[in-house]
Amino acid sequence: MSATNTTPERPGIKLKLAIQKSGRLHDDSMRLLKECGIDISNGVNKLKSEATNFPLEVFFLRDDDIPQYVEDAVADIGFVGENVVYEKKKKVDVTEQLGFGKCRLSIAVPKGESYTDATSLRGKRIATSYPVLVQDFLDKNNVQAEIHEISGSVEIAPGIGLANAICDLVSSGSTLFMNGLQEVESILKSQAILIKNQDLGPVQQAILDKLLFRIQSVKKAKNTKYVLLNAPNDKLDEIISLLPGMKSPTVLPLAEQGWSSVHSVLSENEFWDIIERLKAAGAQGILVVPIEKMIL
Ligand SMILES: Nc1ncnc2c1ncn2[C@@H]1O[C@H](COP(=O)(O)OP(=O)(O)OP(=O)(O)O)[C@@H](O)[C@H]1O
Ligand SMILES: O=P(O)(O)OC[C@H]1O[C@H](OP(=O)(O)OP(=O)(O)O)[C@H](O)[C@@H]1O
Ligand SMILES: [Mg+2]
Repeated sequence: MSATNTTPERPGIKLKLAIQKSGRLHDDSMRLLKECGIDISNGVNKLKSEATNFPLEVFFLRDDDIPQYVEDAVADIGFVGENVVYEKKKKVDVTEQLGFGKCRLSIAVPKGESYTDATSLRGKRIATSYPVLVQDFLDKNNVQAEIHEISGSVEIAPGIGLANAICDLVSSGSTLFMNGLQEVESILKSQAILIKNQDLGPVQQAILDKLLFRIQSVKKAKNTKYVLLNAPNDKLDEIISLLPGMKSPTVLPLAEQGWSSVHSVLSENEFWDIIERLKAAGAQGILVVPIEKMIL
């Protein structure tokens, strides 16, 4: 066991994390832990594993069960989709959005069928694995419809005469397309989130705080790029004014007289806009490098 495997406060105590055993969230959950510098050996069919270098124990579960396990403190925290958390309505705290597993929960009807708004569903039969969220949506819109709960392959329901409409998760839309359906209304936007038990003990909370610090550093780094460019000295002021940077950009003289190298950090959403303006202002040899971690 490595020296950093437990907390200094209470050697032996570990934070218990529930993640999906297999499916859409499994690989991204494991990747996030790895990016946080946490080593987990996940042997085939192993349902429980301990980190070798962080006080963390990981349980591999069906995603639908994770909110209940966290409410019951069988697990202290879980990585799970918002869609599951809001459907199950368990008493857990939502702590952090994790930035993967992005999808939406949408109503779809057979292609060509008319749909104006929620009232078009009046008296219809809707197949879904999310009866609670669909009922909330119908109630909010004062619409009475029949909900037919099925646990999977929901998109097939209209094609085999089981329902007039469906409500299921969509990301690329290809499953809807292949089943002759059109998306008509999105009722929830979802991504993977970190949930935690509402009565977490102080030692577990301290470990969670360390984990959250790492997750936030990884997330910030994903949304930012490190930019290096060459600038003629007479254009430096204008170029620096375009760069936000963590504090202010780093400026180093180049071997070639009259030129400088400028280093800065740009966020993903303003990136292309700023690069175009940098080029227009005379920047050359622009290099863009991914950032692995960002500690502020
Ligand atoms: N097409 C998608 N794109 C992105 N994220 C998705 C997509 N479909 C589902 N998700 C997210 O991933 C979660 C797990 O989806 P998956 O299809 O693996 O669940 P499942 O079949 O219920 O798995 P389990 O066997 O664990 O019960 C969903 O609850 C949702 O948050
Ligand atoms: O819009 P798309 O990109 O086509 O994704 C949507 C599909 O993804 C999910 O199922 P998944 O493929 O995870 O399989 P599952 O039904 O076995 O859970 C979801 O239930 C949809 O069927
Ligand atoms: Mg499931």
